[in-house]
Amino acid sequence: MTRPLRLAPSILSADFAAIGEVVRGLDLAGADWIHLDVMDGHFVPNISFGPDMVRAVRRLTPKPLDVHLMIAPADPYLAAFAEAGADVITVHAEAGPHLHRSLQTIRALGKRAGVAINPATPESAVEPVLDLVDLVLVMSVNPGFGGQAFIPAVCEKVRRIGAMTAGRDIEIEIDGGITAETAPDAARAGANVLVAGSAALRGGPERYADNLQAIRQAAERATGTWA
Ligand SMILES: O=C(CO)[C@@H](O)[C@H](O)COP(=O)(O)O
Ligand SMILES: [Fe+2]
Repeated sequence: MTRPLRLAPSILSADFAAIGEVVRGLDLAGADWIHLDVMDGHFVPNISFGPDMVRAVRRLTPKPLDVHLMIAPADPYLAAFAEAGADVITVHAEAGPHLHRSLQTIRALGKRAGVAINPATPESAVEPVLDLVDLVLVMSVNPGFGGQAFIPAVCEKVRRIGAMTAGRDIEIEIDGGITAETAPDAARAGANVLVAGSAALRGGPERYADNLQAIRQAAERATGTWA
């Protein structure tokens, strides 16, 4: 199944004092989704924000909010993120022993469910839950920080997940180190949702449209879908 290319800029590297300008700017610049990185200082060595930020961003844009939970445990907070306005809620396969239950809960809350895996986690970790997910997120950096270098070896894993999910309605998202230089390999491997943090926000709001266009164009050229 060919799914549309979607750009999901992450607000992680934004100036949170100017979050309105950032989110409205990304929306106008052609973001398909807005990616929100939730970090707890426990599952990952950094703390970002929680449901209140999702609620604030919800008021700023009608675009789908793609909430990437890097928290353990995740289950006690799923309802709060759903109520705050998330559209897609993604939990890490490594974040707890009850992945199946977490995904069931997200679906029961009426949201699209995603499962994420770290660079060192094999694709076999998501295979048992494919019936319960709308999205598989493949980390192309070790989670916790923006601005890290893309790990090219994950492209082979993206390819294998593409084969594993063939014929299913499942988005494949790649997250970490995506730029106009790395997007072609990611898109060729089969990722259709590209998260970009620093490469999207670089230079401030007046650069957002050019930044997103450069990534989109590079990915579409690589997959032969550039009009
Ligand atoms: O989930 C994460 C990091 O853990 C990402 O979403 C980053 O926020 C993407 O930032 P860049 O690597 O594109 O700067
Ligand atoms: Fe992320």
